This record gives sequence, C-alpha cells and structure tokens, in this order.
Amino acid sequence: MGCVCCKPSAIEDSKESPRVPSKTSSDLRASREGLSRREEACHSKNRYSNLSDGRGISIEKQTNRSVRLHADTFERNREKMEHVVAQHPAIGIIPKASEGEHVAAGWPPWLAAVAGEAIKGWLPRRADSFEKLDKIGQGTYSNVYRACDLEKRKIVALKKVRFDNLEPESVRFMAREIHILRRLDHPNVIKLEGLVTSRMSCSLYLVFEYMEHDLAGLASHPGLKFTETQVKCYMQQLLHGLDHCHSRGVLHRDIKGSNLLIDNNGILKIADFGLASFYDPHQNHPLTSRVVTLWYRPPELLLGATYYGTAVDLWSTGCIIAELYAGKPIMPGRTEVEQLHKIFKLCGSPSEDYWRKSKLPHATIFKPQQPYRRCVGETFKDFPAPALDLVETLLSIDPADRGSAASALKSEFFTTSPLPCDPSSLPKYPPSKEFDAKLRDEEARRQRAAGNRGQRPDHERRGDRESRAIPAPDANAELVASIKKRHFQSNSKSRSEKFNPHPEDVASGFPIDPPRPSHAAEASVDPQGPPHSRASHSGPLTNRATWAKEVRKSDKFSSGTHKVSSRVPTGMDLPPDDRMGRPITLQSEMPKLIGRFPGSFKETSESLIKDQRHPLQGFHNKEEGKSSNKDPILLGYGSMGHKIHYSGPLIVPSVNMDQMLKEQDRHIQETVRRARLDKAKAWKAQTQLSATSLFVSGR
Ligand SMILES: Nc1ncnc2c1ncn2[C@@H]1O[C@H](COP(=O)(O)OP(=O)(O)OP(=O)(O)O)[C@@H](O)[C@H]1O
Repeated sequence: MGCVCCKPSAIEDSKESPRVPSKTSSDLRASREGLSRREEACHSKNRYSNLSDGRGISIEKQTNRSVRLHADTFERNREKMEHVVAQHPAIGIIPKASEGEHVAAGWPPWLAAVAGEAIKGWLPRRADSFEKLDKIGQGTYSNVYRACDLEKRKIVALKKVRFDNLEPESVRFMAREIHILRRLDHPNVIKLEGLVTSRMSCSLYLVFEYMEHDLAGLASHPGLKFTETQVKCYMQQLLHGLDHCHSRGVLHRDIKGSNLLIDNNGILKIADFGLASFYDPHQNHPLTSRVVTLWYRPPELLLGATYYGTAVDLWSTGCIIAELYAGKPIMPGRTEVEQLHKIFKLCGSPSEDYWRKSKLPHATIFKPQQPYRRCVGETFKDFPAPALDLVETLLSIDPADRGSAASALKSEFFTTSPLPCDPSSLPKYPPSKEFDAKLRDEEARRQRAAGNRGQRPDHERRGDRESRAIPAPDANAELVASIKKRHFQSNSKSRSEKFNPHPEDVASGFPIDPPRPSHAAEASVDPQGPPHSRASHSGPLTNRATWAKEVRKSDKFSSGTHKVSSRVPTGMDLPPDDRMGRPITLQSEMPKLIGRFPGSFKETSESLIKDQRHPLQGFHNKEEGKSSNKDPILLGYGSMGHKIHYSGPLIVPSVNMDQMLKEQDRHIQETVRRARLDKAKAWKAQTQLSATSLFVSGR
C-alpha cells in the first residue's frame, strides 16, 4: 500500500497519478490532533508530491528537447532571482522588476506582460510544493481545493482561476483580483499568500489561508441557529473588514454569505475579490452597474447607476444582517425587475428628490406612478430595536443615507447589550460551506429521485426544503449564462483549455473539469427554489476571457488614479437567460417590442396610468390572482417553488405586468416547442440518411 500522502484522493483519481516514492510508516506518525492522515502527511517532511508544476510535467511528459533546455535556463534564472531575494532584507521581496525580470524570476510571459503590478515583488510558488487534497468550492471563475503547503507545512486553499492566457484582457481582468488582494491587509480580509505558476505554465493558482466555513453554509446548516451575540460578532468583523477595504479605496461589490469565510477560531474574512474594484471617492470614473449578486444588489445598481461608492457594500451588509435575524434571504428576486419590485415593496420607492438628483439611467422605465410606502419596521418588527435601526440605515434607498462601515460599527447595535461575543468563544462547527450544503442538497435530491419520492411524510419533505442552502443567483449569473450559451455554440471548450491543456493538471492527477452542457433550463425551473447560481455551476465553458471580452464590449477601461481597469457599461444590458439560454432583457427585447407594438414609452405609461397601474404595481401573485403588494415581504421566499417568471419585456402598451409575463412564458414555450420540432426533424433526417447509406453500402 502506498503512503497516505500519495494515495490519490477522489479528485486525484487519475490514470496519470504521478510516481511518488513510498513513505515509511514513521512518516505517517500523527503530529497534530484533529488532522486527517493525509493532512498529517502535509506536515511531515515529505517533499514529494503528486502535484507538480507545468514545467516539471512538461519535462517529464514531453520529449521535446528544447523544452528541457528552456526549463534549465529558467531554473538558472530562478536560482539567480532567489539569490537576489536572499540578499534583500525583506524576505521574499524583490525590487521592482521589469517584464523581462519577472520572466527571469519564473513568471510566465503572458502574466508578466500585462500584470506586472499584480506580481511585483513576488516570486511564483512551485506547484510541487503543494499537495492537493480535495475540492472545496467552485465559483464562476474558479475551482477551489484544500491543499497541503509542503514548505510551510500548513493547510491552504488553492484557487485555480479560469482565464484565457492568450487574451491579455482576460489576464488583466484576472490579475485585478490579485492586485486588489495585495493592497489589503486586515484580519477580516482573506489573505493572499502567494501564486502558483511557472514560466511554462498556462494556469495560475492563488494560495489563500484555509477557511473551514462560510457564513451561508453555517447559516443554512440544519439545526444551527446563531444567538444575537454571535450575529453581532460576525457582523462586526464584516464591517471591520469592509471599513478596511473602503479605506484602501476598494469596493468589494459581491458581499454575500458565501463570500464571508469563517475559520475554526470564529474569525470571519471577506473573500472573493473577483468583482472588486478600486474606486474613486469623488466618483469621477464610471463603473459597471452589473455587479453584486441579485439578492444583495442595491437599488441604484438595478437602476443602472454607474457612479457609485461604498454604499453598495453597505446595502448588501444590511441584507445579510436582516437575513441572519429572519432566518432566510429577505429579498430573493429571480430577475432584476422582480428584485427591484421586492426592494420597493420593502424599502419604499425612491423619493422625488432622489429620482431628480440621481438621474439614474433606468429611472424612466422603473419609476412607479405611485410611490411605494416603506415598511421595513413593520416587516421586521420582531427584530431587536438596535438591529432594526441598523438595518433601516443600511437599507436606505438613497445611498447617501446608508452611512459608512465605520459609522455602522459605532451604532447601538454593537454598543448595547448583548454585546458581540469574542470570536474565540464561538462554537466549533463541522466544516460547513454553501458548497457542502449544495452537495448535501443534491445528494438528498438524488436519493429522493432514486425511489422514495412521495413516500415520506409531508413534514419530512418540508424539513429538507427548509434546511437546504439557498444559493443566491451569482452576481453575473445573467451574463455568465448568456456567455455560456454563446460560447457553447461556438466552442465546446474554453480557449485556455482547448489550446493549452494544462500539463500539470493532466499529469499530476489534477482533474480537468469536463465541459458541461448548459443546464440553465433545469436550473431555472427547479421546483425546490430560486434559479440556482447558474454562474457558480458553470463549467469551463465560462471563462474570464469571454467575460472580459463581454465586459470590454460594454465597458471602457478607465485608467483611474489607481491605474486599474474599472468597468463601465455603455448601455449593453447583461441579460438573464431564458430556458433556451437566449438572453432576454429589456434592452434586447425593446427594439422587437417597439416594432411589434408601435408606441412610445410615454404612451405606454399613460396607458398604464389609465389602467390605474404602474409597471411594478402590475405584478400579480399568479396563484392567488391578487396583487402581490398585499403579500408579506417574505412571501417571495415561500413562493419560490412556483412557476418561474423570466425578466423580459417590461413595456407593452395597454397590458399589465402579469400579461407581459404570460406573453413572455408563451414566447418561451413556443421557442422550446420549435426547438424540439427542429431536433426531431434533424433526428429523422439523420436516421433516414444512415438507413440509406446502410442500404447503399449493402450492409
Ligand atoms: N480561502 C478559502 N478557504 C476555504 N474555502 C475557500 C477559500 N476561498 C474560497 N473558498 C471556497 O471556494 C468557493 C469559491 O471561491 P470564490 O468565491 O473565491 O471563487 P469565485 O470563482 O470568485 O466565485 P464567485 O462565483 O462567487 O465569483 C467559496 O464560496 C468558498 O466556499
């Protein structure tokens, strides 16, 4: 039997598992309590690993001599650079280097060429100084693994980012996350400890401290309920981390439970800076409004704001605090329109003054004819007063009224009894991530499908549903889904994987994820809940390259004070997909609609006034046939299992929203039907063809 360290884990099961020397039994001695045998191996002296970098694998796998020579030269250069580092007083820091020097230091040319700032002063870590253990998370642009850092002898998280190394824009986009992370240094912000790549490699891993939990996973864990002091403890840490980001000029732009990682000591760290951006406090540089996961997205972004600031993160924080008290997401919208509707129903619609001064791009379309009344206090009347006060402030419609992370930290919520507990006093939980909850949920669903559906008592089924994690639709789910569709049509593999098979993945047993078909349809009609984070389930078909291309099409890259690309939209809406993966947006549908229903927006709204309805009031609860305005704000949550609506045309003369949605549904069904027919025809033709050829060939 091989050593524990070498024994391939589930994800490392590969025919190409490396040949690693066996270890003696003494190597397997337990050195730390609570660590698995594989983890112990990480802390042992064994330097062998089944993870090796692109350079090593290329040499081993390829017989190409020039590659060998190249690698030798690289190794010599690397030694030189390591010598420089050794001479330098700050270990690991090398003086500002040029592109050539970066390459000499071991960075791949594609990275050195465009992301000098992000790698400045660092040396790449070698892949063979890590051993992958298991996959612990999956994001839109990444797969995350637990791994042993064999040099530092500790457990880390390796985030393998997806991008196209042949596309400078894609690399730049990916490098922005690194650059931002390196600007931040705070106990409540995840620490980027290094980068794993090599001169010959096409891939890149970000090395992070390992965090056992995330807030979404803990909050959705069956039977786990936070006390008030615990909620305060987590929220205090979140606000401290945010305060640090904001003070360093960074907007996170995707604050949500699954991005708040928590370690076994109760320390919360803000993670996933993939959508983060440097911002200009004077708001002179426009940014894209298509950020922040829908349920946590503030109204100004839904209304198309491109000049915004720290208040966007504060809105998301308000949603999270309320969610922790309410025990479920407070505004689980399925489309942007529905999200805005939910916000208006709970927080009231913007004041006349705000509409006037904000000049938001989508104001004409979304401004209700009659204002919505704010009912945060009534809805959350069971919350303790200081909690409610803070939620009221953070969920202010006008971003200027949300205050700052620093002012929130001074609020009564944190200064009155019960005070936030000490993180170290928090209970130790079993590893718990949104990802685990999704797996749990999938497993439960598989088991149900396997046979006992309908046989279990009702209350048990309800229990499942209540305990399941409710992943929020990802920030870019709409964009990603449409990109995925387009990409899938033209290309069955992401460019980086198609043209640059990662040798280290293949040869070290690192799995290359198989391309997956778009399952937007199944995801969006999931009767168990809201459309899942389609983005977070996206396979390699979605990569940063396509994303960057899309963003670039819509955004101008402004070289702000920080010389970092900020993204600004130019009117291209980034759409949610319908069941066919076809983007449906107000913008995309508008020309068609205008063609179909000649008339102006003005006429439309006038006709709606005549009907005594405005577009948002027109939303109806299909089941009850009543205006959903009467629904308690959380009804949306309870009704998630009902028929899914898709965001679509908003303005159709003389019809209310319900009719428009019906029209949209009908349109979708028609498209699905046509697609089925086409498929059937194609199949028939093909069968006839093969029958003919069989006949002709006489077989
Ligand atoms: N340092 C870490 N320790 C443990 N788990 C982590 C760590 N970093 C990330 N993860 C896990 O991996 C998941 C994906 O990571 P992350 O959110 O950074 O990726 P992403 O591709 O940017 O995702 P998103 O789709 O949210 O933009 C996280 O939700 C988390 O569960």
